[in-house]
Amino acid sequence: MLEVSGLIKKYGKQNAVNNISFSLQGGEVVGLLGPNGAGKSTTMKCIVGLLRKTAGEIQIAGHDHLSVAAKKYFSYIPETPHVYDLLTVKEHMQFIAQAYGIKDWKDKATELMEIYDLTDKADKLGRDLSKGMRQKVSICCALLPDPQVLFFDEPMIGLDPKAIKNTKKIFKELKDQGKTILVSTHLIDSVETIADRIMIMKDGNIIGNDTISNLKTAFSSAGDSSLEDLFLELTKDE
Ligand SMILES: Nc1ncnc2c1ncn2[C@@H]1O[C@H](COP(=O)(O)OP(=O)(O)OP(=O)(O)O)[C@@H](O)[C@H]1O
Repeated sequence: MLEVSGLIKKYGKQNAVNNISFSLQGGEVVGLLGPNGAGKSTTMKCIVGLLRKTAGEIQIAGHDHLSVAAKKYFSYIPETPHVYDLLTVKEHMQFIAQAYGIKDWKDKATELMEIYDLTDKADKLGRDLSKGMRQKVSICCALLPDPQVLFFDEPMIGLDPKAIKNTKKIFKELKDQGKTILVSTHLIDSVETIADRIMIMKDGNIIGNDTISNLKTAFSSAGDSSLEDLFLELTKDE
């Protein structure tokens, strides 16, 4: 469903992403972990076409990632939510529905707004929303078109505990529906139970890419270490 080969992204002379290749099969949930500055957001932004890649090829469902055909397959939840100042929460949902040509979107929009406690904010303008509310609107807009592939960049940042719980529940539901998900996060426990695979980035490179149990077998000296211990071990500076 996603094929990334030889992806390089330079900012000036600095390589933020260093010739990485990986793929996601349909229905796979992959957690993207890495310390600050590892290159996770840059990788995601290159995949969704928000940043111009320096080199490499990216295909989504067999289409070049920049094509309209590819864009029909995925939603992206950015690290920093962008909402329109002069659209209300409800109008954001309407806008997405019209942009994606979704019929019968109102019930789903109502359900999503209820899950994320936005029902009483439905008529609030984007500019008057708190950071957490913006993040919730961003998640609702991403889920409304029912995409096959979801790219979540730090989706829990700024959410309250109830919204974090709901997002974890939604991850589980999306996985059960067979969606393909790449989720970058520092909250390791939020992906530990649902991820089929973990990719660990450091300094623009992928330094681990396997199931949690295989990573533990390959890299852990103590057999009963947690994913968090493993992450800290793998990403520590020499
Ligand atoms: N717009 C930019 N201009 C120059 N350098 C950048 C820019 N954005 C990111 N970088 C650099 O690219 C590298 C990767 O950054 P990136 O934001 O992808 O990391 P990250 O893994 O998402 O980090 P975090 O966990 O802190 O969000 C870092 O060294 C960062 O300083």
